[in-house]
Amino acid sequence: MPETLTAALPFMLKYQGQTVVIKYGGNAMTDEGIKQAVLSDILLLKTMGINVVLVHGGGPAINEMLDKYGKTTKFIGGLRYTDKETAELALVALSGMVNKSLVRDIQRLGGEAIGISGIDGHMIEVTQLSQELGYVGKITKINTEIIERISKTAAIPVIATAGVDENGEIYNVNADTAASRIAGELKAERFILLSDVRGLYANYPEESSFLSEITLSGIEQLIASGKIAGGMIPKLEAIQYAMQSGLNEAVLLDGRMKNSLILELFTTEGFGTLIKKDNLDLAKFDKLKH
Ligand SMILES: Nc1ncnc2c1ncn2[C@@H]1O[C@H](COP(=O)(O)OP(=O)(O)O)[C@@H](O)[C@H]1O
Ligand SMILES: CC(=O)N[C@@H](CCC(=O)OP(=O)(O)O)C(=O)O
Repeated sequence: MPETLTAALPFMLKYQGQTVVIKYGGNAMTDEGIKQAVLSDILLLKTMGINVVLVHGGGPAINEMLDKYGKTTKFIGGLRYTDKETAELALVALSGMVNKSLVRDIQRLGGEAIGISGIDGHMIEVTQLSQELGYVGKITKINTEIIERISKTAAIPVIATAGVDENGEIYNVNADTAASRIAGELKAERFILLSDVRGLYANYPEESSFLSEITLSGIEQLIASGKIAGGMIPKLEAIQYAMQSGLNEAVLLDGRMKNSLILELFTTEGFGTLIKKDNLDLAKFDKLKH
C-alpha cells in the first residue's frame, strides 16, 4: 500500500492545481454501489487539490420522467427530439433529480458540492440547433465564471447541461457536447467521459476491435466508415470540436468499473480509449452541427 501511494506521486504532482473535467453519463449511473464508488473517487481527486468539474447526463432519468407523463420520445442522430414539454421535463429530471442526488451523495461522503445548471449565471447560452429537433440547443457561448468561482472553494461544481437562449427560453443540450465545450473553455488538463462501455471499438461490440488510443483523424475515418452509432456520434463529434478550443486529450472510460478514474489518472496503464490531437485540420470542425 505505501508503495502504491508513492508510485502515484508523479501523477499527483502532474494534476495538482490542474482542471480535470469529468462527464458522467446517465447509462453509467445505474448501479448505486458503483455510483457511490465513482463519487468517492471524484471527491478524492478534489481532496488532492485537483480542480474537478463534474458534468453529468441522465438520459435514462429523462426517459423515466417522460414515461411517467405518457410522452413518447425519439432520437435523431443520437439527439433527443424535444418539444417544449419535453424540455421542461428534461430539466426537472436532470437539474431537479440527477443533479441534486449527485450533490447530496458527495455531501454524504463528507465532501462539498454545488449543483448548477446551464441556466444559472447564463452558463450555457444556446440557439435552436434545428427545426427538426425542436428545443435542442446549439451552444453559442459557455460562461465559465460561475464554474471557476465554485472551483476556487472546497466545493465540486456539479453541472446539469440545460441551456438558455437570449429570450430566456430553455433548451435540452446533449451532455457530452456541453461537457466537451466546458472542458475546452476551461483548458482542462484532462477530459474524461465515463460511459457504459469500455471505450471505443473499431467494430463495436467485437472485443478484439477495442482501441486503447486513437487520433482525431482516426476518429474521422471511423465516423465516415459508419462503424459508430447512437450516442457515440455526438460524443466523438463533441471531442473533435473541443480540441479546437484548447482541449488536448480526452479519455473514454468505463464508468461501470470500480476505481477506473483512479487507475486512469494515477497509474501508467491506460484503461479506456485515449483520444489525442494530431495534424488534422481543426478549422473544418467549425462547421459541425453541435
Ligand atoms: N464504435 C463504438 N464503440 C463503443 N461504443 C459504441 C460504438 N458505437 C456505438 N456505441 C454505443 O455508444 C454507447 C455510449 O453512448 P451513450 O449511450 O450515449 O453513453 P452515455 O449515456 O454515457 O453518454 C455505448 O453503450 C454503445 O452502445
Ligand atoms: C439533446 C439530447 O439528446 N439531450 C440529452 C441530455 C441528457 C444526456 O445527454 O444524458 P446522457 O449523457 O446520459 O446521454 C437527452 O435528452 O437525453
